[in-house]
Amino acid sequence: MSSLNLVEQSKRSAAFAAVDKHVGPSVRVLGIGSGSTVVYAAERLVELKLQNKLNPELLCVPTSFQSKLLIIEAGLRASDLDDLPELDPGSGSYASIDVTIDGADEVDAELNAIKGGGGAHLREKLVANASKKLVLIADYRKNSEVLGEKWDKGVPVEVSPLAWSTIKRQLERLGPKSRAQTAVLPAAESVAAAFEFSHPVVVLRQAVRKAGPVVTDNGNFILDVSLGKIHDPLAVEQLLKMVPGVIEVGLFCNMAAEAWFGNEDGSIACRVPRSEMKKQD
Ligand SMILES: O=C[C@H](O)[C@H](O)[C@H](O)COP(=O)(O)O
Repeated sequence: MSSLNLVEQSKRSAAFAAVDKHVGPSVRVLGIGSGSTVVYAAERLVELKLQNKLNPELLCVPTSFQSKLLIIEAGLRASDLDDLPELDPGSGSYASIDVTIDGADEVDAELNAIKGGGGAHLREKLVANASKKLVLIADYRKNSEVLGEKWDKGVPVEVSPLAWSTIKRQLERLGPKSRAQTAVLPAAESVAAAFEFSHPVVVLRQAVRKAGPVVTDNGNFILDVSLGKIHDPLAVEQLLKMVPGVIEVGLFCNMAAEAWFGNEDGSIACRVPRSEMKKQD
């Protein structure tokens, strides 16, 4: 088997296992992530639909143009996020989605994730935030202890095209002495501890079969921000978000409940945040 097949097989196994565990007849509203791994989740949903194992009223919420097409091609019903009511009025939860299944570019021990390799992280985060549960699916290359250990393309940051080069310069200067960091991480030591590099390296993402930058589904640009290893993802997320013109950061902190990985040997691993595991011990 070629290594490409192995990777694809591991994505497929993770996606199938996660869908089987989380998408039963009781699921009324399902968030569908974006990317190549989610394609296998859609494949499994089609099989379950044919076997009458899905809720006949199931609504699917897309996270991108690609994800909406997947839903339509699977013969499922798509709904816009803001058209959905609260799932459980009076419960104290504002969620409108039972569960969302989504891919990831890298996942750490606490299930903090880097997302947005396909530029979809703004809508993905909105959908994840409206979900009772976020379940990640990925191949073994994404399974890390610390973010930045394996994914070396940087944290995707969606920004306003109106000021992208100013935002880029400001992001490049984030570090122990920057103004933006002082409110979030008051001590110079904190920023030094949050990520490995002394200053971020920032690149405007370029399109492949079009001249010029990638333009997101929302009409914005993407800056890929390399920080080395990210030791404090929440602090980095907050730090990046404070820069005016930053629309969303592809760091998903404390959002995922489970992550499913297809391993190289064909097995499947399901992880929960390490701190949750400790509580159960
Ligand atoms: O913007 C894209 C999304 O965040 C994807 O879920 C992420 O990049 C993982 O994609 P893939 O499943 O293709 O590795």
